[in-house]
Amino acid sequence: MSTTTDTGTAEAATQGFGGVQARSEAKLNATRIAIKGLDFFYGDNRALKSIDFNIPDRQVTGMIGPSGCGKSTLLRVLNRMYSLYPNQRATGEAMIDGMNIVAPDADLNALRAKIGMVFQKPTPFPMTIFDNIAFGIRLHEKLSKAQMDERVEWALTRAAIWNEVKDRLDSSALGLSGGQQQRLCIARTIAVRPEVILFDEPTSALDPISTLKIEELIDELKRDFTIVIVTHNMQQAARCADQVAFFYLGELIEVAPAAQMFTAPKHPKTQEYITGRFG
Ligand SMILES: Nc1ncnc2c1ncn2[C@@H]1O[C@H](COP(=O)(O)OP(=O)(O)OP(=O)(O)O)[C@@H](O)[C@H]1O
Repeated sequence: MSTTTDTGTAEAATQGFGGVQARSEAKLNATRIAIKGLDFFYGDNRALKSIDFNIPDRQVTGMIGPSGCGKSTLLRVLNRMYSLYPNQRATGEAMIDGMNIVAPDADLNALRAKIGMVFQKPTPFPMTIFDNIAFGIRLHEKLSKAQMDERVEWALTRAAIWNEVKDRLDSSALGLSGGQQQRLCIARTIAVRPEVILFDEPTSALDPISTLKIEELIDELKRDFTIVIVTHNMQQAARCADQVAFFYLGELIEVAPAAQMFTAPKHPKTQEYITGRFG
């Protein structure tokens, strides 16, 4: 069902602007989430201003920009986390499967099953490895024991951690290393089979080897899931993303296929940010 909107050669690396190596994949798939005229308010503070862009299906969209520009806020909008806070509100559109995510009557249970989130700090529940994965599944589905065993194994395998934990499923998840905990959290997220996974700086608390594993995993997961990742690391955005969106002071300054963003950014602010001249 994927269609392409642009042309380009696949998967080769390009020496880009400011020395950043970007993948030269320039083909963007059909739109999965269409964001239009989206504003977000913390009380009177307008943290997102008239955001318009499309998130392509089963590709990685990287969101970059200096601290406070609104990247995490946009993730919180996309899974309606802000609904827990009375003073926070969004207006405009973020359409997925004909549903406006920010509409007051959006079905939040359906939405959260559709859109999963992985946080900066790994946050395993204080329970066994098995139950960490089974917990969310039990909220959404009634599975037999055999089906549950199969689903847990599937999720842990997809998150590239099955081999490391298959002999200790009944041990506490808190005994895992930080990198393993993050992959467990990814397994927990994909276990309920969402369509979209939001990653908020998923490797900033991890060592370089664990970081690489997560990046490889993201590359693998995009075959089946639409991915949005917030990162402060330009190299990571270049390595992982097919499309990159640059935010500044609550505005979307530029959005483009990664190769274009890192080789020929159009806006001077994007150029300054990518070359490390601010932020
Ligand atoms: N709970 C809150 N209440 C009020 N204002 C907030 C709140 N959270 C964030 N903001 C403001 O919203 C704006 C966007 O913040 P956000 O956390 O989305 O930025 P960010 O780009 O993710 O930053 P960072 O890279 O530092 O995580 C900032 O001006 C911030 O001060």
